[in-house]
Amino acid sequence: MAYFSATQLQTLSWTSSINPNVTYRTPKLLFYPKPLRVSFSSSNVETTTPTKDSSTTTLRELCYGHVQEHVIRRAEEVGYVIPTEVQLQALPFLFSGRDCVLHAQTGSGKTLAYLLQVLSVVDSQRSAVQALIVVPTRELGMQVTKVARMLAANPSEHESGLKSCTVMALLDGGMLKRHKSWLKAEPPTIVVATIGSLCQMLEKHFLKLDTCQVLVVDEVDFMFNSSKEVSSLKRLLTSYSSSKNRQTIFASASIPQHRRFLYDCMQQKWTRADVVHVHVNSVEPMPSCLHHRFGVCNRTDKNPMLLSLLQTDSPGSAIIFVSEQSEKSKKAGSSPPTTLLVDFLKSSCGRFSDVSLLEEDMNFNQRAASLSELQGGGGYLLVATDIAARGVDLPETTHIYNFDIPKDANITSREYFSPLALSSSNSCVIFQVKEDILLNKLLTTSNSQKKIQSSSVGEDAVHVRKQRKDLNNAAI
Ligand SMILES: Nc1ncnc2c1ncn2[C@@H]1O[C@H](COP(=O)(O)OP(=O)(O)OP(=O)(O)O)[C@@H](O)[C@H]1O
Repeated sequence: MAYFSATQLQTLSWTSSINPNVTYRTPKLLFYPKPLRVSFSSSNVETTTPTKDSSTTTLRELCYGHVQEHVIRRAEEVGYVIPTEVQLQALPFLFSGRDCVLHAQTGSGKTLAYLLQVLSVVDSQRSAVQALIVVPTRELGMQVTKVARMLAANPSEHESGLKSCTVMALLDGGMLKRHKSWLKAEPPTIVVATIGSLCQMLEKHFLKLDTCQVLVVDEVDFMFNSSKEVSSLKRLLTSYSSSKNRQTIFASASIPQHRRFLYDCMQQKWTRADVVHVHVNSVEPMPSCLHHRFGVCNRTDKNPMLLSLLQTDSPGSAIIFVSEQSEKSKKAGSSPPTTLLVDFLKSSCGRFSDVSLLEEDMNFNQRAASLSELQGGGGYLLVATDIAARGVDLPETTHIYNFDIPKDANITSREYFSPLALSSSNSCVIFQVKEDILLNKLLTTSNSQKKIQSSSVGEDAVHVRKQRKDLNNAAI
């Protein structure tokens, strides 16, 4: 078995200082016509000048005249008094009925922003699905449902005789039979759904979207980048309902090539043409320094390389991102890459015998068990697929190992050079297999805009080192 020394592994490494006040944009690779009236960032928001200093605007003032009093009161009771930056910027557009792309960091309050708009639009006395919120994972769906139910609950329901609005969680891994009866008997006001379960219901006509006024797609960048979800999502946006008849809200922490995305939104009619891009800078405490490394090796050497890195780094808490199992590999009856890696780590070294696993095919109880282990205060080594880790906050994470790079050509610097949702992480390693040519794409999309020729990837690391000076200057 080949082992690598730390210096051999760090063929290309640099450190980026992160300034929380700076928006890190992906560079333009192609020219896309600028969409009309889009792209607001917190530094150059146009026209929404509040009548008083925005720092003293309360959520109540923002919501006044749009959101029912009991919802505002409930929000205040749980501590939502002052709007976050994204809420402050987005709510006036949302309340005006405009389609919006909410582009702000994880934890910035996007969920509350779109839920307030949903609750301002729906009529709880009508027995019809009026809002649909699509999420990539069951966990995120459960979190959103919980907040929606909490805000929607009307304590004076009995006295007033008015119904509270109902929220159905239509999530993968649930018992769809129960949902079918519910939908038939009395449709809920709001549905929070994962795309798989949702499409099943739509195809079998248990659910119809002709009364749906608001469609929210959370973690939209991920949904569009997931080969499994993308075709269903496109069908949902254009066939099952029409952007003309609904308000469409997309939310995401990162939208690589957002100008291209906005262009597609209009061209493909996923949104109306006057869609607003609300882009708010990072607000979460970020590590002052993030150390990036590339490890370039042959495909067969990846496992030993990872092991060697883990031994050298001795990470406090680490996540190793591995690709999902391909359909071809599933059909061949092979084990998923996640399981193979966990088995390798467990058998290779006593220190890493306690490895946790998070992948989308796990059932609900397995995932819940895995997560409760992790959320008990750090000291974990987690092997996860990207989709399974979505919506899960693990702030103790100190190291991220991008063991597999997705084959998707749309990968960008944002996803792989930044600490994702892991605000306290301080090291990020990207594995590059010599046979692949993705290193070139990754580096081209970094702010250095210095191309490394794809031929250099397969060559000696010395060739890569020649480019290092340029990369050291790259602002990530
Ligand atoms: N106005 C507010 N005042 C106080 N707390 C808030 C406010 N808005 C949201 N929060 C809280 O901040 C946390 C993060 O909010 P939320 O989950 O909405 O962020 P997000 O941007 O949707 O994140 P993600 O990208 O992970 O979905 C939650 O605990 C939420 O309760």
